[in-house]
Amino acid sequence: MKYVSSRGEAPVLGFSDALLAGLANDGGLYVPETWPTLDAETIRGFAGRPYADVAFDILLPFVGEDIAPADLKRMVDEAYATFPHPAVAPLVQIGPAHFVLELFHGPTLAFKDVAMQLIARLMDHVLAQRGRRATIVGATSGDTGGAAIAAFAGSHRTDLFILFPHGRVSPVQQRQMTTSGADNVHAVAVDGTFDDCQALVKAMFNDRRFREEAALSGVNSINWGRIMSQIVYYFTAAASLGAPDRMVSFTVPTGNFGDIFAGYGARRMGLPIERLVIATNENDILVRSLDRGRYETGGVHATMSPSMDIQVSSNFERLIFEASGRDADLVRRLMQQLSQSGGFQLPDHVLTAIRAEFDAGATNEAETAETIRRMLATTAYLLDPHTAVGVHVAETHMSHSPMITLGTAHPAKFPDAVKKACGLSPALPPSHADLMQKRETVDRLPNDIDAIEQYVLARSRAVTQGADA
Ligand SMILES: Cc1ncc(COP(=O)(O)O)c(C=O)c1O
Ligand SMILES: N[C@@H](CCOP(=O)(O)O)C(=O)O
Repeated sequence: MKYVSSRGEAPVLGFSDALLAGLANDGGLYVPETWPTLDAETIRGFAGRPYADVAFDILLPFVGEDIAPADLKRMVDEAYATFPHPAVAPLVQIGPAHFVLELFHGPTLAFKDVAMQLIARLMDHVLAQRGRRATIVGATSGDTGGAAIAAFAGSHRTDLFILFPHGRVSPVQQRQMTTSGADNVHAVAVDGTFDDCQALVKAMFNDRRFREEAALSGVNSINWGRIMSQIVYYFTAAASLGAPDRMVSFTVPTGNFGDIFAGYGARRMGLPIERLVIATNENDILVRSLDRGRYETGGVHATMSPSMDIQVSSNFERLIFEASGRDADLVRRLMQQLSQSGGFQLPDHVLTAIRAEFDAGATNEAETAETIRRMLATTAYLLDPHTAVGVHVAETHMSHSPMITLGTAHPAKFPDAVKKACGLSPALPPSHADLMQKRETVDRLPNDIDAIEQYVLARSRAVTQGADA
């Protein structure tokens, strides 16, 4: 399998190179040259099989010749053995035709663990094959950072730098990032928003000299490895409800558009999905874009679902590339307009193609709180605020098929918001019992690319000992 950049000017890469590259060197995002497809018999056969086995079958075509099947199988088995729930991603029924796909049974209680546990192993494997080190930089609105730190802490081949917006993540999220005690991990509180952190990460990638010197790699969903790993659970969930002989729909709480792009990928691979619904909080840029065709960034609103407080939605670029018939010139033009003027108009044919694939809805804070309260009262099921955004939007997009809302985080990651909504303060699971007592290590830096680059250069072993050491 080869990977091409959405901006068309970066080298076409094999899987291992695309994995280590993170962002393409023309600023674009890698997508597979062609989408592998699965026939109905194969999809039907996923029902009832262990999650790791299905993951292996789905991921094998994406890694191509680069990773030996036996190595992939070992890494997939190890990754999903870190999930204490035997199903890894169980489905829970919350209404007559409404299910929550619980993706939060991993080490940091958020859906990011599903991909991060695997790509940390894949990256270490590829770096070991090449006798190399990498400096990994990531931006987080709360969950990616903790999941990446849990997955990479103690890795001998990587140094990990996570930028998070100071004061804008929940205390549990912050402590998952600041208490690892691992000396290859650096949690950095940036004076800015998540969009600022993400822009800093992209600026580091686009600084060619720095990128080479630091042997830079990324673990945000700009990295194809993240998206491909997230495709798996769309298949396991749908097959368990009767796919491909029965259509299903999905509603996805959305910020950076990675998780729902994985759903789009599953559909391209042959999964019959009736509705694919984008759900946002008050940061509703995606909903407005589908409505009016204009992608226009504005100020970020702080909400009770902070991980989705995002304006610049990275993976929307992958979607524009696909929906435009892979028109890299158009993608380049639109992304330039975005960086120059903060917005762009989607051409009619692209908007029509996107509307044919997606529905979209937004919730306000009162609706999110009401959904948490009502679900607890009527079904005794406690939602986290991000999943509640999804459930609320899903309820207004029910159709003929069963609706699966992605449960993206455990409610105990956001105890204050949940308590305010319904009066109940969810307890952290035993794996997190001492989290709030551990000592924190965190550095605070300004929203300034020079300061961040200097910080990274001074601490990365790929710089001080050489990327090939
Ligand atoms: C809990 C939670 N839900 C939903 C999302 C949105 O996912 P995505 O950014 O892939 O759209 C995120 C992070 O982005 C998250 O942390
Ligand atoms: N919500 C995310 C934001 C980063 O998204 P990613 O999927 O691109 O890593 C977070 O929790 O950090």
